[in-house]
Amino acid sequence: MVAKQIRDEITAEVLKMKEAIGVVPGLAVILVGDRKDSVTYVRNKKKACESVGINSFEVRLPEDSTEQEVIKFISKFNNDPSVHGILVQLPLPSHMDEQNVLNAVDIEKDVDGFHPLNIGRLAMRGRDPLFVPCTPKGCIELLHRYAVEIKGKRAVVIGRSNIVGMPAALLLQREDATVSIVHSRTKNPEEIIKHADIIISAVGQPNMVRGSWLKPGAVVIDVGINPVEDANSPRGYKLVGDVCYEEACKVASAVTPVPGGVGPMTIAMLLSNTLSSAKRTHNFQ
Ligand SMILES: Nc1nc2c(c(=O)[nH]1)N[C@@H](CN(C=O)c1ccc(C(=O)N[C@@H](CCC(=O)O)C(=O)O)cc1)CN2
Ligand SMILES: [Mg+2]
Repeated sequence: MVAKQIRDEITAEVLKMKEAIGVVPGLAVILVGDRKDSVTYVRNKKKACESVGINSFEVRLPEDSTEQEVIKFISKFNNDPSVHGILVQLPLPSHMDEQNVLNAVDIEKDVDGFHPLNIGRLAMRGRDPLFVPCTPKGCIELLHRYAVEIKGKRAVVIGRSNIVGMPAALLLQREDATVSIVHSRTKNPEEIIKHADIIISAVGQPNMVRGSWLKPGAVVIDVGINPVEDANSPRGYKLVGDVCYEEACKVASAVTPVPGGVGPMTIAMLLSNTLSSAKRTHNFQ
């Protein structure tokens, strides 16, 4: 599995850095509230850090915290030399302005790549961001690792969120694909999707993309993580993607599974961004 391969590569590089200059990369994670999914993802991130030798620091704050209370911890980590990456687990409680909080993260520690300057640089030709958001970065890495040609291909991104759809479309364009973004206001999205060589779906609608919508041989990356009721599962629900996996597998040349596809890549890219930050901070190659 690609995510495991990447984690193994990171483990070796973390050890090399520690032995060469005595520095261990550090990731600080701030979790506000107790959404079950966010608690799971933060736990996965902590476990992943431990598995590759990256130090992790976690702050859990109550749901009714103020923006200023969160920003106080961000500032603390901004100034902590043992912390090379900072993330605030999203979504934040609805009383907070997410972007206001995210803007407080030092751009050089913004390992989620959500800072406006990182997104702005991603959008600008001739500029490179310090960090690319983890899920879109993981989607492109999967295409690279499986030698999927992007240049000159027609790509469709389903969804236009700040953390997945929009940066994914920018990344595909930077790799010379011709990109369309379909979203909730797009009429007859299947009329656009049927021409796509590459599809990245991040819309949060379980089993929305049907096999009949797909161009034979298309490559489909399913970012959706949608819980649906399932009496046979111990948790009482199972996770499905945005794409009808069984139908898509009959038409597409490749389809990422949910779970076990993009999710682990998101975590692997977070580890990669944290390692890169530590290397940049300490001028270590
Ligand atoms: N600060 C951030 N918040 C959020 C991000 C993000 O990149 N930065 N992305 C998503 C959630 N996410 C990371 O936080 C994430 C989602 C899913 C997984 C994952 O490993 N999924 C597994 C299944 C996990 C399960 O059993 O429930 C899989 O798909 O195989 C990792 C990270 C929103 N918030
Ligand atoms: Mg600085």
